[in-house]
Amino acid sequence: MTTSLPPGVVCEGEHVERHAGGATEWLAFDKIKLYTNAFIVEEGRILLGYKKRGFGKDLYNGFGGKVEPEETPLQAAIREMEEEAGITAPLRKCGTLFFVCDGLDHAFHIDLYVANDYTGNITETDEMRPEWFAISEDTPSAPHPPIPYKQMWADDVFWMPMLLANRPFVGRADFAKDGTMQKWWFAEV
Ligand SMILES: COc1nc(N)nc2c1ncn2[C@H]1C[C@H](O)[C@@H](COP(=O)(O)OP(=O)(O)OP(=O)(O)O)O1
Repeated sequence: MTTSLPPGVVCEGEHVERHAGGATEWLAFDKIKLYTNAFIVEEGRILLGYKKRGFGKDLYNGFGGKVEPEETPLQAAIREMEEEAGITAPLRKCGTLFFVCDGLDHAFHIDLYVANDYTGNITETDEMRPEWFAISEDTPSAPHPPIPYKQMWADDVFWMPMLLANRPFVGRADFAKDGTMQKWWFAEV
């Protein structure tokens, strides 16, 4: 089903809504900051990082952060992967997400990236502890545990299957001050 895009969501192609729910109104936002989030997917497994400090502490996520003024989002994604996991990866864009968190002074526009290989040694940093997870319980990639959705942002379970299926996606989620997701919308492009 093609529906109108939520405020803040940018999508140039046709889109097909996959998941939507929650409160009736989207939260208002003034300022938008650009971020990246990147994943390595290979041989039935995905590399996530356990965030040790800052925003999203104690959750697993991809590797990423703010896009600096002199950078393109792709340059920022490659830099953050090197800084947070110690590896260099041929990242390609796979999705775009928009988040509004009640009480924060900015909304997040996040470009998502994925790569199927990398060079370097995966290294724990002050910010992130990288860990491999099995993509599906049917995938013979023991000894990795399954993707820990209960220890991830609540939006991830909606778009991660599209990332893993190589299907481009867009979406938006709004979060209350206590961190609960209160409204969401995700589509395949
Ligand atoms: C609110 O919902 C979110 N869901 C998901 N899955 N990911 C999110 C959400 N909000 C933010 N993110 C991502 C975007 C970035 O990849 C990180 C946050 O980046 P961080 O605050 O660590 O940015 P840095 O530039 O590294 O910051 P410092 O240099 O200040 O450490 O989370």
